[in-house]
Order: sequence, then structure tokens, then C-alpha cells
Amino acid sequence: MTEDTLMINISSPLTNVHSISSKKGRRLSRQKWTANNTRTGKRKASSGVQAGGSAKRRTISASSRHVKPNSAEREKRAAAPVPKLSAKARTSPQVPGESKEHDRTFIKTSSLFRNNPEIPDVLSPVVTQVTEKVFTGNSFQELELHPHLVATLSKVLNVTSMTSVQKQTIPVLLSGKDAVVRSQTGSGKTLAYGIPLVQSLQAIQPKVKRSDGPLAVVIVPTRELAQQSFQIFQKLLKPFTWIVPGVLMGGEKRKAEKARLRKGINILISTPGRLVDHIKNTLSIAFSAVRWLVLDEADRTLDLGFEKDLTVVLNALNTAGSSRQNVLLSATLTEGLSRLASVSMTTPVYVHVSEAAGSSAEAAEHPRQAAPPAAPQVDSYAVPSRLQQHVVVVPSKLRLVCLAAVILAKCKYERGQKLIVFVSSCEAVEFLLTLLSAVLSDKPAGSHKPQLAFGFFRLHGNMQQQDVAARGLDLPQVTWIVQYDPPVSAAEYVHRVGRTARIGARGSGLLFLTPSETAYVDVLASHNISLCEMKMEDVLSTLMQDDHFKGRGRWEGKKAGSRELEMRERATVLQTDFENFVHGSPESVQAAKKALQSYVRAYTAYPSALKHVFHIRNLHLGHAAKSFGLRDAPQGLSLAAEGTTKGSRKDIKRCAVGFSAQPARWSVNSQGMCGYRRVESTRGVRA
Ligand SMILES: Nc1ncnc2c1ncn2[C@@H]1O[C@H](COP(=O)(O)OP(=O)(O)OP(=O)(O)O)[C@@H](O)[C@H]1O
Repeated sequence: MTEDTLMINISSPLTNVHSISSKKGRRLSRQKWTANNTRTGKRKASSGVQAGGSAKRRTISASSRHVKPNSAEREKRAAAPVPKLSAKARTSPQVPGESKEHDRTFIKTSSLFRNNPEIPDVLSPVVTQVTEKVFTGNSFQELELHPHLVATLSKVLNVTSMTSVQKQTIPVLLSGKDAVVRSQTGSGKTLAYGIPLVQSLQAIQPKVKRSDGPLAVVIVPTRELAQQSFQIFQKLLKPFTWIVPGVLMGGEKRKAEKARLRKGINILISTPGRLVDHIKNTLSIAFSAVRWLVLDEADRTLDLGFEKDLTVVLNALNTAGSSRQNVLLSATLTEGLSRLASVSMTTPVYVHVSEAAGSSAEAAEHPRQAAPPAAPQVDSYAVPSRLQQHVVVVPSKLRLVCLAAVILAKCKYERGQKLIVFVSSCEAVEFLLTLLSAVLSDKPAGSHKPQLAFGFFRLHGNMQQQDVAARGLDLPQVTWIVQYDPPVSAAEYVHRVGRTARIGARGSGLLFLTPSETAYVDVLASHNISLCEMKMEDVLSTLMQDDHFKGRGRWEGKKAGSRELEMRERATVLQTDFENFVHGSPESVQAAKKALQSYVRAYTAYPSALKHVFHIRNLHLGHAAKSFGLRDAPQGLSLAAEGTTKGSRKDIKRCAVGFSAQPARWSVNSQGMCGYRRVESTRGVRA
């Protein structure tokens, strides 16, 4: 389960590029799913609302290909007592088998608001949040930098005063020392190493030539980050045209990269996998001149399972024999990272910007020389001070409508909002993108073409790089981070939520948990992360603004509590729309099942330390299926999940790549060669 694999980006308003690509995406997905009408004009939804203590079930008319029942049948069905659900029946409540789907005369939207686990109050423990001061009053002119570099910073990059991490890191790196840098997300770490690197390379005499090959190697975990870092170097190097930056990353044409390597790249930015590929297959890559090694977002690189690749890179550099300066940067420092630092660096300076609870700002201003971080600091994560963090507890059945309500609230009824929604697999990204785009679109009167008031964009690991770049994701402008599927660690939580509230800006995060997952709040609190509860009803109340999902108007203004009943009816109408869309074609049912399957797999892959929070046995498959617009839990899927609860990890291992639940054991032998031993590797899922 890779972080870049998990993102749906939902943003508003649309730019030209966005609208073109998203339209294309929708057209493709429509072709793929060939779904029937999503929003039927004469939609009848069962409200699932409990009125006066008695639950009422209603049926909805099926799409046009279903035969309408006569009124006698309808009455008979409505009058039939609601059967008690056995454990088995709960898993597959209504439909015995998919094959019978097309024969049904009725499609029932079972109650969304009944048979749900109780929602406990979330009491987030009081913790002292670790804070960091982002900006300092110091300007770049105070440093002994080339005047053209200072001018580029202000004219091209529009930065004049240093951030805290830059103030502490740049002098250390200019003095030639190795450094381990920890500072919160969006605090300017890229320039913290980029500026001294460029300063040192431009000063080399005789001047650097392309044919010198790489003088600096910058390793970043994802293509997106590689691209971003490359662009920053391009800007920094504007006055120093003789120094050539270059980027290597998966998804690009190897042949073209080889040609660029042959021509000469002085600052080489790469993802670990692609660099190893070139080390093994490209003769023209030589590291004899390398003076800098930068591991940016190093903990994510380890999280994504690149230990082996890092070992190959470190060994290739060590074999080349040149002495170099090493920099390791991250927003969170994990045990694995400290070990990596110990094998790849010599007496590094630890730069920790955060003002840990009780420590003075002055103490935090001064980097510590060669002192490894104390354990409590490793575990306390700093998040931006202007980030508001929320949690909402939502029963499984209601997750999809709640997500839709959040999207409508932020993108349709507010202005200038941009959301990123994190989910746990590529399949779920694809599925949700198609489903949400279709169901949340408006159909103006007389038009068959759905229109979106806002744009949906997908971003995940299976995408081609040009897709990502074309979308021009403007991450600094993201205002909300929705963690629809909870992350596998507190560190990952911090990285995800750190896509907003960057560089002193405001931002908000919303974490979705089910009632059985609320202990996750304590897990985060143990890392000094405190969340504020948002009530599910408040989230759903957005539907009251949207008459697309209006119920039958039975509850309008009649009596106390009628608003809530209407809200529930609207939620049911929305869920019915989702289910109609999904069940509108065999392809869309298949896509939903695939997404549900990958969700279940991801659920089984939480690390053992979090099994008390996320355990497959707590997952109600029938309810989870509903959050994928499925009316029932698919049969085969429940069996797969049972297999995993019984301890068979075969199924998980087959699809688990990339993560290490335990930190890798790094070591260095007498010849200076690095090695590592993975302790466990069941954390990630790429279904
Ligand atoms: N001194 C500065 N003044 C103003 N803006 C800055 C400064 N330094 C960096 N920035 C801007 O801050 C934003 C975040 O910077 P950057 O991506 O380097 O943060 P980061 O600490 O590496 O974040 P993450 O850990 O999430 O990767 C960028 O848009 C960058 O241009």
C-alpha cells in the first residue's frame, strides 16, 4: 500500500487542464462501466428512517429493464415482517446470488441507519502538540551565498526570509558536515539542502562540466516528488547554466534516460527503483565524482519498501570511492531511519526544528552535533500549527454517503477548497472516482450530459507520469486532507495530512474511523497528535442543502426531529443513487467488487501493532460492501476474508509488497558495504 497509490484528488474549481483530463477520464470510465442512468427521474428510495420508533422499509423501483410489481405485490412485500438477521444473513442480507440480480423485480436499499454499531464518543487524550516555528526573521542575504543565488531565490522562487529548518540546516551543510534533518511537512526542507548544494557546486573550479557526470545524487521516494525537486533545481540553477540537473523515474522511457545520462547529468534526482535499474543496466552511469548524497523523505523511502534498492545505491556509491557529504531529511524520524543514518553517514549533525514539549525555543534553534535523537523525540511528530485535525466516526454502511457529503460540503457549497482523499488501493481510487463523478454530478434540465460543479482527479501509483504532471497538482493550495481509509502508521498520518497547511498556511484534516476503530485516536495521541471530533450528523447535514437528494418531503418542518429524519432520508436517496449506478451494469458491479476486495486485503495488512484497532474480524462485510455501492457482500470475498482471519496469511502475502512493518536491520560490514535484513513485510498492499 504505497502512499502515492492511494490518492484521489478532488479539487475545485476546475482549470482547463483539469477539465480536459477529467472529462476524458469520465468518458473512459463510462465506456468501461456502460452504466445505466444514475439518477432516475422517478426515484423512490427506502428511507430507512425510524419514525416513531418503528423502522419502515420501502422498496425502490428498479431501472427500466426490471418489471414493475403490481400494487398487490408491493403491499404484500411492504407488510412482510422484517426478518431477523442471523450472522450469516447479515453478511449477505438480501440477495442469494449475483446471477439472480437481473431477475429481481424489486431492488431494496436496506436501511442505512439500522443495525449499525453504536458510535462511541471519541475522547482524544490531552496531549501537548509538538510545534515548530515556520519562519524566521533572517534573510538569505545573511548567509555567505553567491549573490546570483540570493537574487534567484527572491526573483524566481519568491523567497526572501529563511524558514527555521533552512536557518538551521544551510550553515551546517555549507560547512561540509553530514546532517539528519527533521522538520514538519511543508517547512521548506527542499531548499534547506538545495541551496547549499547549488552553492557548493557553483563554486567548484575549474567549472563543472556535463561530462563530469553526477556530482550530487538526490533520492526521493516518489515520481511526483522527483519531478517537483527537479523543477526546484532547474530554478535554482538558472544563473549557473553549466550545472545540469536531470531526473530519472519509473514511468519514463529508459532509452531516453540513458541518452541523457550519456550526455551528462550533474545533479541526478531519482526514485530508488529507477536508479537501481540504471545502475544495473546502464554502462554510462558513473559515480566516481559524487560529492553529495541526499535522501529526501527518507522515512517514506523506507516505508515504501526501498531498503534493498537503497542498499544497492549506497554500495554503488561506496564502491566508487569518492568522499561525499550525506544528508537525510524527513518529517518523521523512525527507528529504521536512525539505523540508515548510522550506516550511511559519519558523525552527522542532528537538526530538529520542533520545540518538543517543555523545551525552549532557543534550544530548538541550535542543531545538535552528532547526538542521536532521544527516543521520545523520535515518537513525537510535529504537525503544522495552523492545521486543524478532525476525526469523524462513521459506521461502515454510511461511509460512502458521508464521504460524498464532505465532498459536496467543501467543493459544491464552499469556494476555493481543494481536497485530497486518501484511500487504501488503486482499485478503490479508480472505483470511487467513477462513482462519485457520476453520482454527484448535476444534470441540468433538458440535458443528458451530467455536469460537475467541481472536478475529480485521480492520482495513484499505476498512473503514467505525464498524467500526474498534466494535472499540475497544486499541492500548496490543498485545504482539506480526507483520510477515508486510515493510514498504516502515525508517521504516514503525518505525511498525508502534511499535504495541507504548508509553509504557514491554514489547512484541515479529516480522518474517517468506524466505531470499532476509535482506539486509533489513542495511537495518534501517543505521538502527540490530537484530533477534534466532528459529528457524523453534522457531516451529513450538508445533504439538507442539496435538493437532488430530497426525500419525499414527508418530514419537512412537521415536528421535532423532522430535520434529522429528512437528513436520513436524503442520505438513503444518495446511497440508492450509488447502488443504482453500481448495479446498473455487470461491469460496474465487478469494479465495485474488485475495489471492495482490495479494501479488505488492505485491511488485513495493517501492522501487527495496530491489529487491536484494525482487525479483519471487526469488519462487517455486508456493511463494507454497502460503502462500495454493493447491495450485498459478494460470496467469494467473505470466504477470502475468513481465510485471513483463520490465520492463513498466504493471500495477504501474495498481494503485499513494499512495506516493512518492523524497521529493517541495517548493517555495514568491514569493507564498508551496506546490508539490511527485513524483519517482516506484510504491511503494504498493491492488490
Ligand atoms: N523560505 C521560504 N519562504 C517562503 N516559502 C518557502 C520557503 N522555503 C520553501 N518555501 C515553499 O514552501 C513550500 C514547501 O516546501 P517543501 O516542499 O520544500 O517542504 P518540505 O518540508 O520538504 O515538505 P514535505 O516534508 O511535506 O515534503 C514550497 O512551495 C516552497 O516553495
